[in-house]
Amino acid sequence: MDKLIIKKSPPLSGEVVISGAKNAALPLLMTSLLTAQPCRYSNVPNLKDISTTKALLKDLGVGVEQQDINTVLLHAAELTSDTATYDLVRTMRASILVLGPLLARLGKANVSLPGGCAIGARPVNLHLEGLEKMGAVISVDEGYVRASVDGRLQGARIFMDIVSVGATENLMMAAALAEGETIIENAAREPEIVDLANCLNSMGARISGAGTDKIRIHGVEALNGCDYAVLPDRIETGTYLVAAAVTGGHIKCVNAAPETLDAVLSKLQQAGAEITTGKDWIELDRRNTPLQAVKVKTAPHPGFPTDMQAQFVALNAVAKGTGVITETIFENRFMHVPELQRMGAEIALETNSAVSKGESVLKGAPVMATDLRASASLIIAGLVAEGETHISRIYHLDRGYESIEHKLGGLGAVVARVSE
Ligand SMILES: CC(=O)N[C@H]1[C@@H](OP(=O)(O)OP(=O)(O)OC[C@H]2O[C@@H](n3ccc(=O)[nH]c3=O)[C@H](O)[C@@H]2O)O[C@H](CO)[C@@H](O)[C@@H]1O
Ligand SMILES: C=C(OP(=O)(O)O)C(=O)O
Repeated sequence: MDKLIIKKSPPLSGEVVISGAKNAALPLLMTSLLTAQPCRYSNVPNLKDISTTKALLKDLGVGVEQQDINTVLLHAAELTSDTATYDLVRTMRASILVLGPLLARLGKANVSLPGGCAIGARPVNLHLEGLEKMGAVISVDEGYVRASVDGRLQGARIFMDIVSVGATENLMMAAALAEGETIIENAAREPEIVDLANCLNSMGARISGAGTDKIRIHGVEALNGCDYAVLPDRIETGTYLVAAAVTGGHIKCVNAAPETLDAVLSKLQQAGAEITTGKDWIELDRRNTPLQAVKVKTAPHPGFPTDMQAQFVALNAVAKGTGVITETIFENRFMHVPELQRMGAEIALETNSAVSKGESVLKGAPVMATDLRASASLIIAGLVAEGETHISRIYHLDRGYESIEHKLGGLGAVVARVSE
C-alpha cells in the first residue's frame, strides 16, 4: 500500500493545471448506457473511481476504448447484463447511478446497494422513490436493488424532500428516455448537474431548468451519441487554493471554472487571500496578508460545498482567531479532526461543528487518511507542519485527485509517494 511523505514546504508558487471533475465525469460516463451510439468523453480525470466506472460499464457490455489518458470512447451497442455486482459497487458509491439508465434502456436493473461509508449512512431512498413514481417496481433483496418496468418509464412530478445530487442525476437520466414530462422539484443545483444536463441535451434530450431547483425533462424515444468535455474540478481547484493560502503562497489554477467556486473564493478572501479570476483561471496571492480563521457552514450549491469542509478545517487550525466549521450534509464527516489533533491542531468538536482556537503549531506525525477530502486536509496540514508527515491509506486520495504529488511538487511542495 502506498503512503505519502510530506515535509514542511516553502510557500506554494506557480501554475497548476486543473483536471476534469470526478463528480461530473462519473454521471457523464453513465450516459453511455442510454444510447446504442458511441459516446466520446474528454477531460476525464485519470482516477481510481473512473477506472472502477469503466470496469462496471464493461461488465454491463459497454465497449470501452481509452483514446488517450483523459479521453474515453464508450459504446453500448447492446447491453449484455443488467446487474451491477457488489464487488464493483462497494468501492464506489456513484455506481448507483447505473440504476436509472439501465431501467430506462432495458426496463430492468439489479444494482448492489452501495452501503454506508466513512462520512455517513448515505441512503438511496430518494433515487428509489423517484423511479417508483415513474412506474418502476422496486424491491431490495439480498443487498440488491431489483427494479423493473413494464414498457417505458412514465414522466412524473417528483418532489425531493432532501436536496440530493445523486438522486437528481439518476432521475434526470431515467427521465430523459421516459414517456412524457418529468418535473423534479427541490432538485440539486450543483454545476455537475448542469454539466450532465448539457451532455444529455447534446445527445438529443430535452432538459430545461438544470442549475435551478426545478428541472423539467421532456422524455424522448431515443438518444444519440455525444462528444463531450467534462467540466473542470471545482473541489480539486479549491484544494490547491487552500493549500496555497495556508502556506502563504501565490498560485494560478488554469483550466479551471471560477464561476463554480463563488462560496469557496469568498471564504478564501475572508481568510486574507487576494483572488483574481479570468474566464478559465483563478489566481491566489497570500504572500503579504495574515491568515484569518473563518466561519463556514456547508450547504447544497450555491452554498459552501461539504467536499471543501475538511480543507478549511486545516486552514482554520493554523489561522489567526477562532474558527467555526459546521457540517450540515453528512453526519460523520469530521474524521480528519482527530488526525489533525495528533499533529497538534487545537480543534474541539461540538456536535456538528469543528471549533478551532487558531495559530496551532503543527508537528509532522504518522496519520491515517479516512476518506477522500480528509486526506486532502492532512496534506494541507503536512505542508506547514514542522518535520515530516506520513499519510497512510492514500487509496482514498487516488479516488479523487489526479497526480496529486506531481501537481503539488510542481508548486514547490516537498511530497513523495512511497510503497509501504
Ligand atoms: C459522486 C458525487 O457526485 N458525489 C458527491 C455527491 O454525493 P451524493 O450524490 O451521494 O450526495 P447527496 O447529494 O445525494 O447527499 C446529500 C444528503 O442527502 C442524503 N440522501 C441522499 C440520497 C438519498 O436517497 N437519501 C438521502 O437521505 C445523504 O445522506 C446526504 O445527507 O454529493 C455530495 C453532496 O454535495 C458530495 O459530497 C459528493 O462528493
Ligand atoms: C464524498 C465524495 O465523493 P463520493 O460521493 O464519490 O464518495 C467527494 O468527492 O468528496
